[in-house]
Amino acid sequence: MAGTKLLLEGRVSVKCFLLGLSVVLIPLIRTSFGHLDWVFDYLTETPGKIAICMHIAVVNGLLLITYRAPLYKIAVRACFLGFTFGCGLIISFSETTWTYFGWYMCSLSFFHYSEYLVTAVINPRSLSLDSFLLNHSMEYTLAAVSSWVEFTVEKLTVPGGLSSFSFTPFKNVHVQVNSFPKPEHGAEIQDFSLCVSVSELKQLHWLSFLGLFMVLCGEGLRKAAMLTAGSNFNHIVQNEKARSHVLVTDGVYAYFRHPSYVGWFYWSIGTQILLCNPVCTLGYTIASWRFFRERIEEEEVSLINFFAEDYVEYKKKVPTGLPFISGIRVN
Ligand SMILES: C[S@@+](CC[C@H](N)C(=O)[O-])C[C@H]1O[C@@H](n2cnc3c(N)ncnc32)[C@H](O)[C@@H]1O
Repeated sequence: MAGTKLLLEGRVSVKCFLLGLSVVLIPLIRTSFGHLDWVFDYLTETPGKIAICMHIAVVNGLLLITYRAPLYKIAVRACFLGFTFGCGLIISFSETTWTYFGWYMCSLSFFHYSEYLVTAVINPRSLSLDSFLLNHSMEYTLAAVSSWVEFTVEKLTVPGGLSSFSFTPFKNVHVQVNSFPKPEHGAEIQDFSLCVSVSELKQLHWLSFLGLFMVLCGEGLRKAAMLTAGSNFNHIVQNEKARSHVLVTDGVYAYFRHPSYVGWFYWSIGTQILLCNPVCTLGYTIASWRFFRERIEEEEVSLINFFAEDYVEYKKKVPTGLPFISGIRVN
């Protein structure tokens, strides 16, 4: 039964994710006809918008014809995530200052889709629409929307951010300032010797690369944890022990007691660093740290009930993996 679920629902989700992802073919086809370059304009200009709308209509029509509920509900979500991933790719490879938002769209859609797919592989019995984690919680949705708002507002209203600063003891220094609005040529900085280089707040490349690195490592660690724990992994923390539930202490669980939470923690902060969102970076760090501290304590109460001395011994040897979180106290 569980194997059938993987075969059917997992396969439907893969097909539909790829169907949504096929949006990347439109600019490729147009480019090969010499009409349009692989550029962001593609999404903003009228022919591009029409092509996207037609793609959405055709793909949705196909899904409606092919699937009935409950498979349709899986299909439409997987397709939406594939479509978002595809649009993220188009933006990422375009000549635009929205490149990092494209990276973010790819990170977010890949995370949610792969949660479903990996659950289908490791624990098909627990597979449901919730495995996409799209409706995780009100707070989660609010956090995502806040980051889009912060990115857009700062992008449109705060074009300048301090990127480097140096001090020199000479007077009447002419400096090259890379700022907004850009000065003509070598702006003169009055009578004192302050040399400032300013660049766009949302174009701090090294910071976005750092964010992307965190996203990739966090995603990798989380999926490694899910694959290691196998059927013992469940998106819903279990309060009753299943007969098949065993304590996992190998692989990434030999380094961290809660590797999937460690991965998710750094992934979520990484998404905000990638977007150069200062407010959300701080907000996400505090909110997710508090969330995981509580969650780990609750989970460890159940794990001690399930595995008694074995878990207590494991807990003594292996840290949680999250900074300043030690888990439930055991006397
Ligand atoms: C969302 S998973 C998170 C697992 C783990 N906290 C992590 O971060 O990788 C939650 C489920 O995993 C189970 N679980 C957590 N640690 C486990 C371990 N070391 N061995 C087996 N099951 C574990 C819990 O009982 C719970 O039902």
